[in-house]
Amino acid sequence: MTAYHIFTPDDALRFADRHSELFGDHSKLSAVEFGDGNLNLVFRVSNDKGTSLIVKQALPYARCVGESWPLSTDRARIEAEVLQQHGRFCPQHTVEVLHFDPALSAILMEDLKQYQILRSELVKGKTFAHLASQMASYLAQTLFYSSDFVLSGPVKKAAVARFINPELCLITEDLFFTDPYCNHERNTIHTLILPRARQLWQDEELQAEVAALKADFLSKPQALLHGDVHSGSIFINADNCKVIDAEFGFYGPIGFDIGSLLGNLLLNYVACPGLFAPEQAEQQQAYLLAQIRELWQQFAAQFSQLMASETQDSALQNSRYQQHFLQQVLADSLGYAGCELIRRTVGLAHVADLEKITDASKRAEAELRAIELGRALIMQRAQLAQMDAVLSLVQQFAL
Ligand SMILES: Nc1ncnc2c1ncn2[C@@H]1O[C@H](COP(=O)(O)OP(=O)(O)O)[C@@H](O)[C@H]1O
Ligand SMILES: CSC[C@H]1O[C@H](OP(=O)(O)O)[C@H](O)[C@@H]1O
Repeated sequence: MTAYHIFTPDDALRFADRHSELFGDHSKLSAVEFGDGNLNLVFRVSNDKGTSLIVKQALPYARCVGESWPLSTDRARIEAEVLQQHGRFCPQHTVEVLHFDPALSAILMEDLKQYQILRSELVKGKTFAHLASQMASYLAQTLFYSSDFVLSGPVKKAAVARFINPELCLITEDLFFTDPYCNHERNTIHTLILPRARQLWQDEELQAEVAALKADFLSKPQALLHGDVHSGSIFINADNCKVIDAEFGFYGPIGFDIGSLLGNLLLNYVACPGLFAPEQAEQQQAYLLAQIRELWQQFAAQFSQLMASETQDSALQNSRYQQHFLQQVLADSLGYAGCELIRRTVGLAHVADLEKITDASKRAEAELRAIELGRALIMQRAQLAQMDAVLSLVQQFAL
């Protein structure tokens, strides 16, 4: 077994060659590191016939900060195992893991070079009609088949233990639920919205609701989450979409994954007037609203159908309980979407949807819309029992 060392492109090349038959003999291989995420190294290894694979290696620290932020390389095991598990439940929308090496914390996976990152496409004004229906399937299948509806008590508890992910969960606990609501040194806040950010630090009513969402994140192991379903973790093309980057995976509240995706679609929604001319902004916002409606409708329909037909536990087969469960998932999802809107505006990790707005005053307007919409979703999540009410609320933040 090779001891852990940080890969050079040549190391990644040898790793890919050793663990895949795909390149064949006498291949002329080349490798390049092209990762743009916050945490890891990502290499593309290619041969001279156009075949390529991806090698992703966890560094012993967070890439975006450096060695001053040490981080366990066990996150690569979590990522590989979540992707493998989700791949069993929903292979069509999960990137395929070909090999995982625990000592090197390195994953060999399929290259999604025929796809583009969803966030970059949305920022360019591209739309995909199948996004909501495919992501609804991904979420319904991965979340249902890892939940108590299917797994027996002992099997579920063993799964929860296997996916304990303390360090990465702590990042989310801090960045989502704590930092934005105090004057934390990790926050990045553009000057024009600093007065509004300061109000968040005094907003006890909001902080109480965020505390409840955080408490659920800490203590509600409903299903094996991806843990970071933002639009930079979704690859998409004209036919399909596939999810990558599951290192934040753990057993948590189902609404967290749905809310992360909703929050990212809404970040693009509030950014539209700053990114595009008025007519295009209006069209893209209409597209996003329709996708959000469809995402929830299709998720709810599929999850309900799975609960009705595949639930193993006889007590959980109760249909009133199942309806109540789904209603709570919607409220949770809206709350977590609100947290995503706020943390991407005043926290450490910002998003291109807002950062690509070149005019500083337009960017500030979009950021303020993100904060107000986020606050409204968090505060009103229990009353917003229907998607129509949610969409009416969102439309108030179009401009
Ligand atoms: N399977 C893949 N196929 C093609 N490109 C990939 C793949 N996985 C990652 N990438 C590229 O690497 C970038 C960073 O990957 P990501 O998993 O998000 O890393 P991090 O964990 O550091 O956030 C992605 O934005 C994408 O450009
Ligand atoms: C220091 S981690 C910040 C932020 O980055 C993660 O996303 P990604 O690795 O996909 O860039 C995650 O959203 C964390 O909250």
